[in-house]
Amino acid sequence: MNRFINQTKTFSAPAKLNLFLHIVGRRSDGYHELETLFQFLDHCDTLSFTVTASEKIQLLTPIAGVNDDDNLIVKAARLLQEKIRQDQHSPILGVNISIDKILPMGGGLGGGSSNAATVLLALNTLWQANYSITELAHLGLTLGADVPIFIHGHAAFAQGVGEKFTPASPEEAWYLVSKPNVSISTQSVFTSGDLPRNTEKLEKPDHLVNIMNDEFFHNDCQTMVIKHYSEVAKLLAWLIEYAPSRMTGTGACVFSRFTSQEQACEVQAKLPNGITSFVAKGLNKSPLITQIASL
Ligand SMILES: C[C@@](CO)(OP(=O)(O)O)[C@H](O)COP(=O)(O)OP(=O)(O)OC[C@H]1O[C@@H](n2ccc(N)nc2=O)[C@H](O)[C@@H]1O
Ligand SMILES: Nc1ncnc2c1ncn2[C@@H]1O[C@H](COP(=O)(O)OP(=O)(O)O)[C@@H](O)[C@H]1O
Repeated sequence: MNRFINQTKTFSAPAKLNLFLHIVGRRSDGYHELETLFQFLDHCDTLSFTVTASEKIQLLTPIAGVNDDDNLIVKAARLLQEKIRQDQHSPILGVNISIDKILPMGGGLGGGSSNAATVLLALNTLWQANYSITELAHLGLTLGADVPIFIHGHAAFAQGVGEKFTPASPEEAWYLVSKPNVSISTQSVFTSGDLPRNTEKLEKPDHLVNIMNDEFFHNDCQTMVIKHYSEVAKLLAWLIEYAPSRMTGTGACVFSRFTSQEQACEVQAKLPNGITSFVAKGLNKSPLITQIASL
């Protein structure tokens, strides 16, 4: 008998930053080879799970603009349930999931991937499926390139399409994360003819110091995005007057780095109208990992 049936458990799905993102090549399948430094933020969606004895997977709080069938929460739950059906002889359980969504969507903060990773890690325990982190990360990669880092749960220098990790411990600075009023699809960035694709490989992550020094570390998507989206160009030019600032992932969110929460909040208060923002601390350990371990 599963001890979690009819119980409700709550877990975090943190945002990530790509502190830098170098494109070092392109694979024959069109995917880009990256070198990136991932760190988490203490700014999270919150997901609640109630395990049920039926096989039904239900999202009780649909996300506006995302069909349930396309929602990475539902897709991750179905994927894990299907794997259990194939691999195991135990009874198939269901789940009711709800989410308090605070992470901006499509901003390069990895919210959808983080939601999927939280579902995989939570249900692996709540359904008592007992897959390893490596197996879950492998499963998660089929949902999105960013899912494995959230399953891994430690800040890391990542290579490949972002699935080969070397744990790293960048300074846990305070960040002002600002979202210009524009939406940029990951695919449109990666298919752009303007994208630089041959940054020299760092190979070893043992000299990741002064990562905000643009001479050595940058976001290869940023140059192309600035060229095509004046909203991002203007915001970055404004922020850079106050603090080292850079785009995360394929944008459009940008982060500015501070040594204290107060300094970050001071600049936040001056942001131009129409820019949504939040202040958060960088975390090298995802809060999700501690929550799963305490079950
Ligand atoms: C660029 C990154 C960096 O962290 O972040 P985001 O800005 O999206 O958060 C990620 O690698 C994004 O991961 P994710 O958003 O999961 O991408 P996916 O759904 O796997 O891919 C979306 C599309 O982008 C392209 N793509 C994605 C990743 C990659 N390394 N090379 C690519 O060429 C592919 O065309 C793919 O069809
Ligand atoms: N649970 C989810 N949360 C956010 N976005 C989702 C989710 N499920 C599917 N999506 C889709 O994934 C897209 C990318 O979302 P997100 O992961 O937040 O951004 P990014 O990849 O830029 O970091 C969204 O625009 C949305 O259409």
